[in-house]
Amino acid sequence: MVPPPWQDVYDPRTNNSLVTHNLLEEYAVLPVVDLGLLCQGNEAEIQKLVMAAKEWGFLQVANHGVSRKLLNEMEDQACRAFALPGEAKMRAEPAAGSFHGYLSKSEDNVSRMLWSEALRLPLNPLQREDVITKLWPEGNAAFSSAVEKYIATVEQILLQLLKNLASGIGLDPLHFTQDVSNDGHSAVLRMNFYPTSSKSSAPTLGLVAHSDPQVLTILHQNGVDGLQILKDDKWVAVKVRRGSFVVNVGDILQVMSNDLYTSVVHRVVMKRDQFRVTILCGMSLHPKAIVRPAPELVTDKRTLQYRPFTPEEYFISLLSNGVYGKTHLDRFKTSPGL
Ligand SMILES: O=C(O)CCC(=O)C(=O)O
Ligand SMILES: [Fe+2]
Repeated sequence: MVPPPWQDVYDPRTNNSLVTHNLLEEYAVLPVVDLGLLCQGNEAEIQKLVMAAKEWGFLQVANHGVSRKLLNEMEDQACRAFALPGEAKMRAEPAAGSFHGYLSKSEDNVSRMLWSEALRLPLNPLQREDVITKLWPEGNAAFSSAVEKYIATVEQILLQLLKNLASGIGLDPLHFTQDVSNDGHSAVLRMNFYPTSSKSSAPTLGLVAHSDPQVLTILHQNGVDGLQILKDDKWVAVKVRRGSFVVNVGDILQVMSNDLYTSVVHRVVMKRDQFRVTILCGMSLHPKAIVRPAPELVTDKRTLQYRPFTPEEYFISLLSNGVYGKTHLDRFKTSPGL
């Protein structure tokens, strides 16, 4: 893997108020789910998945069958994209109202995305090629084909998990996947790059606390930890087994499960002595689908938590209100503010 050559150009900006939390927290090991066992319909493994999505909102997926070669190739391609000259990356900045493109850590994002930059590529292949040709006007066949192969592979894992997350709580196995669409606003392959700095080895925030707006997301990291989750009101750093994926419940799955599954707030904290690359694939619903809690999950004990809305409405709210913590879900509650 080629580390980008420009790692020292950023200021630590440690005076930002978001960085005043104690960034060094205790470690937790996320529940591990074996994908091979899930595919065989192993009931104990399905229940382990359900427990993880309810109690943690996060889990590790092992025995997933994705080759080390493909993961290395993706890390390498991400590094090459982030190593492009600033002008090339700026050409790919998102158009107004769009989720997709290159996010620099300059401009307004400094206070939000802090020590990182990101590339959000649409899952829709045609839209994705538009972003790629902004980065490389002549195209980049190696990048495009690695990304395409990776998306096709991890989408299958997400679909498998979503089927089990539905059947494991007595829903039709297709309940969470029937409206999945690559045209969703937040249907994304997101590459994150957290550079090193020789200035100081003090920890700093790489990505501000947020929940993911998708249905379910799957994350590969280059063997460098940094992800923290807010568990029982306390930040815990997650240790990830090399080669396992991290999967987390997104806001839309929380709504569809009427709060049975939780979309947990997370952030990235970097020690800045090792650069970190992560690749996230987020599965999303068609912009015009109706998102509502599954009727089977609305009971006397667990009353209806959300009004129906479209992913488009949700996305517009997200764009106009920003991605801080999880406050945007409250806007769709049946009793806002409760
Ligand atoms: O890089 C990570 O560990 C997490 C990235 C993340 O949370 C995101 O891209 O939404
Ligand atoms: Fe996230």
